[in-house]
Amino acid sequence: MSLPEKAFPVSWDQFHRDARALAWRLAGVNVKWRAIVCITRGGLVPAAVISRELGIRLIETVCVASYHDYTDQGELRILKEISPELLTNDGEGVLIVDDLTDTGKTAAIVRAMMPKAHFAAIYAKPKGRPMIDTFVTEVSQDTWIYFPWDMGFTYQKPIADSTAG
Ligand SMILES: O=P(O)(O)OC[C@H]1O[C@H](OP(=O)(O)OP(=O)(O)O)[C@H](O)[C@@H]1O
Ligand code: HPA
Ligand SMILES: [Mg+2]
Repeated sequence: MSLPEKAFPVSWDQFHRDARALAWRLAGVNVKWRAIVCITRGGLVPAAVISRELGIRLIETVCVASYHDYTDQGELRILKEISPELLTNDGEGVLIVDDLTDTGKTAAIVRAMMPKAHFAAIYAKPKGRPMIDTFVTEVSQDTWIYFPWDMGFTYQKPIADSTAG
């Protein structure tokens, strides 16, 4: 996969606001959450905010690796499974949290482990959107989301320079 055309940079401040907005939406879902399962590593950050806002203290991880080389998605590998007690009743009452869904492949694998769990992500691209129950912002498929934990300050070319010619 080549680098997506558009960039969607997210600051810590914006990420915190969007994670809170997701928590507000989840607060309106009529489920008594028994645990959060966050998809590492990206899901760890929104899970911290959502667990605080919704008072959920049981936090589990499912460790998935796929994008090995920046934007190139390789084969998905499960590095750590979900504890068996959360898999009971097909994961009913469990809240799965990730930072985003892109192709939906990560979400599909984790959903298959807990078909009745509720899946929440902050950002969604069109291909992954059908896999998600609740999200905050949709961006186009040709957009790359830059998260604050991956970023440093660099010079930005003016838009006119990159579109000239
Ligand atoms: O919908 P998909 O195309 O499957 O992509 C979405 C997944 O990709 C990223 O994780 P990544 O595997 O890069 O690992 P990370 O969370 O450790 O950064 C992101 O955090 C999602 O979990
Ligand atoms: N941004 C960061 N990580 C990602 C993305 C993205 O747009 N898609 C899949 N992993
Ligand atoms: Mg991830």
